[in-house]
Amino acid sequence: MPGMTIRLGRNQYGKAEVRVVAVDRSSARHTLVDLNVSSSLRGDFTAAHTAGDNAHVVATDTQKNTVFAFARDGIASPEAFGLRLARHFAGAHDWITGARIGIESYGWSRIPVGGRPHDHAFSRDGGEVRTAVVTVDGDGPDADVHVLAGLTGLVVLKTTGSEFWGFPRDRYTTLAETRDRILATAVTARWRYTSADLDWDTAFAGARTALLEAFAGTHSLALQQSLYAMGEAALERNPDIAEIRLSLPNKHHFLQDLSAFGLDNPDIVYHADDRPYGLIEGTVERDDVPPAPAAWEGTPGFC
Ligand SMILES: O=c1[nH]c(=O)c2[nH]c(=O)[nH]c2[nH]1
Repeated sequence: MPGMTIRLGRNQYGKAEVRVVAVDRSSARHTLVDLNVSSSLRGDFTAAHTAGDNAHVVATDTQKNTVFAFARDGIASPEAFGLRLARHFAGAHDWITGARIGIESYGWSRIPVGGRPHDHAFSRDGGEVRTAVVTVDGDGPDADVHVLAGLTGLVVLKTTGSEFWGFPRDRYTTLAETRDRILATAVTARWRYTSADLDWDTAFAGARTALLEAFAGTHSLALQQSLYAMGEAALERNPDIAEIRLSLPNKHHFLQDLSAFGLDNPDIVYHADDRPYGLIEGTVERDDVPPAPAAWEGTPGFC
């Protein structure tokens, strides 16, 4: 159309979903802040859009680095952390008129072990789902009845008490051995009862507590070892459980290298990576109970 001009309208840009975890290890009672931080800068970025001129573009990578660098000083609250970041970006250059920092903060509670909140083992608040799969084949007293109980989305984390070393190395191995790392997983578990007449809530609570206490209490040399300890604890605690199947994604937390910014990082600031992840799966079973394939038919299992 004659006289028409096309122009850039409202715009903003930034780094979305920076998963920063900050651990305070200044006492044996560790604390943990777990954030998902998204930054957006507003201002005059017209030349970048219309001419490919990046002179005004504070790289989103720089924004991400700033999040990790600021976390080095500790994170008192999402609001205070957001204000510090937003003020920093908004004042960084005269062409930046404002900054929006969106933060999701994930709550963690200490895992109670023997009724006492653990010093360095946590479970994430919310998101957990209890599951049950019941199968009845036939009718009347001769019916074949199976009850599977379970849970999914039980996210747990230890800030210490986890090592991983002694694995074979070949030309493709770059992973450093570690004697102290964060160990985190989202537990999916299903277990099979040998009885169809139980106090279900008590049985469920007992198995869940066993899983949590074993995760917290096991000094882990591998997530595989934690898996076995968790399954073993569930079976030991409840003789009505014949087998338990566990699927444990290894939710990796990588220590963030801050040296490029002149900062050390003595096990404080981590990047929580969502993928790829190790996936550790296994069954822990008793040898005095026959297998029951019918109980698992049609139920997405792990192995
Ligand atoms: O606990 C672990 N088990 C593994 O099999 C494994 N593999 C890996 O790279 N890291 C880890 N951690």
